[in-house]
Amino acid sequence: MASWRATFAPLVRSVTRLSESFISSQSHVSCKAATAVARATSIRSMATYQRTKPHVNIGTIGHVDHGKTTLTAAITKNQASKGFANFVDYASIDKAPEEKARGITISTAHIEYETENRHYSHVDCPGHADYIKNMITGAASMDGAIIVVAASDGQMPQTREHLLLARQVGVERIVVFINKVDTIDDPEMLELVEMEMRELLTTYGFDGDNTPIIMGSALCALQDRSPEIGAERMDALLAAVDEWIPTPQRDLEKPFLMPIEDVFSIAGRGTVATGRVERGLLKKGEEVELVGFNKDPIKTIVTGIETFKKELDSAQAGDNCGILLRGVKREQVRRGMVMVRPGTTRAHTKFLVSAYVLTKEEGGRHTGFHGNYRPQMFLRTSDVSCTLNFPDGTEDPHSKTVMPGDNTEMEAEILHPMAVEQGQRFNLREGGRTVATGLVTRIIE
Ligand SMILES: Nc1nc2c(ncn2[C@@H]2O[C@H](COP(=O)(O)OP(=O)(O)OP(=O)(O)O)[C@@H](O)[C@H]2O)c(=O)[nH]1
Ligand SMILES: [Mg+2]
Repeated sequence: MASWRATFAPLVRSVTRLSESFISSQSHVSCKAATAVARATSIRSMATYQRTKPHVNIGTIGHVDHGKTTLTAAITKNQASKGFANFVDYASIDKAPEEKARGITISTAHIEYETENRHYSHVDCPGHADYIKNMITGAASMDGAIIVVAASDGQMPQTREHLLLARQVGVERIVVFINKVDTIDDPEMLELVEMEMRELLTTYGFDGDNTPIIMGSALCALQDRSPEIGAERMDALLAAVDEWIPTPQRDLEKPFLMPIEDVFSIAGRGTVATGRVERGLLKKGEEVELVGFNKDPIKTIVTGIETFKKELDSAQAGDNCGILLRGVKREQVRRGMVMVRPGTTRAHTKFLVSAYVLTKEEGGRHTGFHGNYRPQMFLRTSDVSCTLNFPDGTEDPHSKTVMPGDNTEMEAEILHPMAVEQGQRFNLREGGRTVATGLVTRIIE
């Protein structure tokens, strides 16, 4: 185990959200001791993150109440017993008052743990249909995912929607955890859930035949009961994740780009933007631009980089980190912007897209749509209003209808200029449902 853990144990006690690491100096950390240490800690005196193991970003997705947060807590408990994590209990993952009151996850939480082989950053996503927006942002930063499905329910609407969205934002490999097996007596029921999950995976372009499916009970693992369906299944799950989800090849050679997920301000120190580095390398002291929402980018300088309360000299593709910026106000920075090496990426408003329109069975629209269609477009961490029209040269554009299940070429115009690139994927949503997924094929303006 790297030495930072020993020196830094009091402060990293509850690891969790990246944002907190920067905010900790403002007393947001619940643990009193940690707060005291944090107050006295400046970025410069922090422990340094040691890149001793390959880093992989994963997370839990799946239908509401199927046990994602319980599983996340159980994994940290299991790994903590081996010295590979700090235990993060359920209440410190779903800790916002509304989350506690409703017993559901609303915002994503970032948690850190290790296995023998790798260092993981884990995003626990909300399952509730109203918070899909947060799920998409969370999934966009994953290299692979664990989909949790309760044996008692089998697959449900957000099991399907999350799988589809995960595939769309670039997740290629999934491990399935069939949870709550403590509530099922009939082994045939479990077989059925497994069989249906394999079919669903195949439908959405995953390798349904070979995807590892682990059955167990997150609650038993968390409560130290029935190790044959509890702790032992956590080991099996992480072994499957280690093996099935490959360590991604990172784009270190390309110019730096990080989509901004969240923004905080720290009195006396400045503004921090958090996210996962999509490509390239960034060193402290370098100049960056914030692109999006404005015609001209905001120029600033990086004065600090941090990951899970440990200081970094540089951030590289794949890292989940917070970046301290000089001289910009919190209000100037927004989720959905991208932070880039100056001059490498520009904001655009108009582009051609190729999109697949979801069917009613996939949770999409029941009816078709015409030109001048106005859904919300989700691009990386941003969501902007957009207008879709048929490109010039379309026959009879006024009466043309796009039906659920169709593939279509359209011209998209977004309300604010955003960093858009050819080949980029996006989702379209409307009235709380995902209606289409697609690809940017050409930039127009
Ligand atoms: N019997 C049983 N109950 C479980 C198990 N795992 C989780 N639960 C219970 O299922 C309920 C929902 O668990 P959560 O972990 O909050 O579910 P979630 O998927 O994170 O829910 P959202 O984040 O709101 O989508 C809680 O009451 C858990 O205690 C299990 O293995 N067995
Ligand atoms: Mg949850």
